[in-house]
Amino acid sequence: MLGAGSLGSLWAVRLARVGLPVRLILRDPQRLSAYHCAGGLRLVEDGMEQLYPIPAEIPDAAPPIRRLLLACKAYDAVPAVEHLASRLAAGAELVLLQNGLGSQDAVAARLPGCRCVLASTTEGAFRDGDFRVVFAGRGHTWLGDAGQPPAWLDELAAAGIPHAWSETIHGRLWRKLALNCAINPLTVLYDCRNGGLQAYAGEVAELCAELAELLRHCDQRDAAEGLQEEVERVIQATAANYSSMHQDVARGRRSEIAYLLGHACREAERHKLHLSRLKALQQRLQRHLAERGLPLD
Ligand SMILES: NC(=O)C1=CN([C@@H]2O[C@H](COP(=O)(O)OP(=O)(O)OC[C@H]3O[C@@H](n4cnc5c(N)ncnc54)[C@H](OP(=O)(O)O)[C@@H]3O)[C@@H](O)[C@H]2O)C=CC1
Ligand SMILES: CC(C)(CO)C(=O)C(=O)O
Repeated sequence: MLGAGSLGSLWAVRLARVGLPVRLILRDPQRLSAYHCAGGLRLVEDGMEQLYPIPAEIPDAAPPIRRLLLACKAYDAVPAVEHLASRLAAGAELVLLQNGLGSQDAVAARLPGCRCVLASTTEGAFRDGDFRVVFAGRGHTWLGDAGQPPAWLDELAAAGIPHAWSETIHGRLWRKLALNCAINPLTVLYDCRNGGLQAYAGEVAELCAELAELLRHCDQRDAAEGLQEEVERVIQATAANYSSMHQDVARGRRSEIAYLLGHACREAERHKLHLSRLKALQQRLQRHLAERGLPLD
């Protein structure tokens, strides 16, 4: 498991506690020694905290890797696998847990001899301390690629990780990307919770129309279907929450904009589509990030 952050820890703990041989790969010797001081990963689940002393190592360790869950942010995915490439066995399998699109293709291009299974999840977790993760929202994970479902899906079932194999994983990732593009940037620009966007319903609807047009041009007709209605449902259902991008910006952290709105705008350009509202949104968001000294990609 590369990345002992929110999702990585959530997966690692559930796999380890049913006896599966999980190992964490941490960034560098400093992170490894901080982990050893912490005594392991702490997961807070249903209000109860438990410590899991899962073995950990650094990327430069020796054992070959046959199966890797990549649980870092989209912008860290390529640098992280580059560091590990020499340890990946021929035909190694990777599960890519990144949100958005773009990083998965970049990882697959960097590792032509490996199988890259894509994942999209509705589970939620956050870190409230170093190596301490709160399981904030139950959900479901879809995994898929162009091949047959791997036998190790049974291990996810044994670990109680709700999942399904998806033959349309790109459609799922595109749909999530479109939802995130319609909601997250506006919550940053208007500095509001998701529910605050009810006051900007016209703007949300215009963005949804452009996003649906983009999805249709990207061969994702199903993902375009009923987009606006779902965006409205999510805004209502998560009205009290701050979007993940709002949280990143509020905490002065890098956002995954390049793999969400950035990917949408790049694909629009590739298809020679003129989506003025999406483009204007990207420019407004980039100005907002620049004013705060945050990375634009
Ligand atoms: N959290 C959630 O609820 C959800 C997250 N996602 C997506 O999942 C992905 C992961 O997000 P999340 O778990 O929240 O992110 P976090 O920031 O919590 O965790 C990312 C982890 O990756 C580690 N990391 C980055 N680069 C390296 C490296 N080179 N070597 C070793 N470790 C590395 C970081 O290490 P360090 O601790 O040293 O910084 C960190 O622990 C994102 O794309 C996100 O959008 C999707 C749905 C829900
Ligand atoms: C809740 C939702 C759907 C808002 O876009 C989300 O996924 C996020 O905040 O990243």
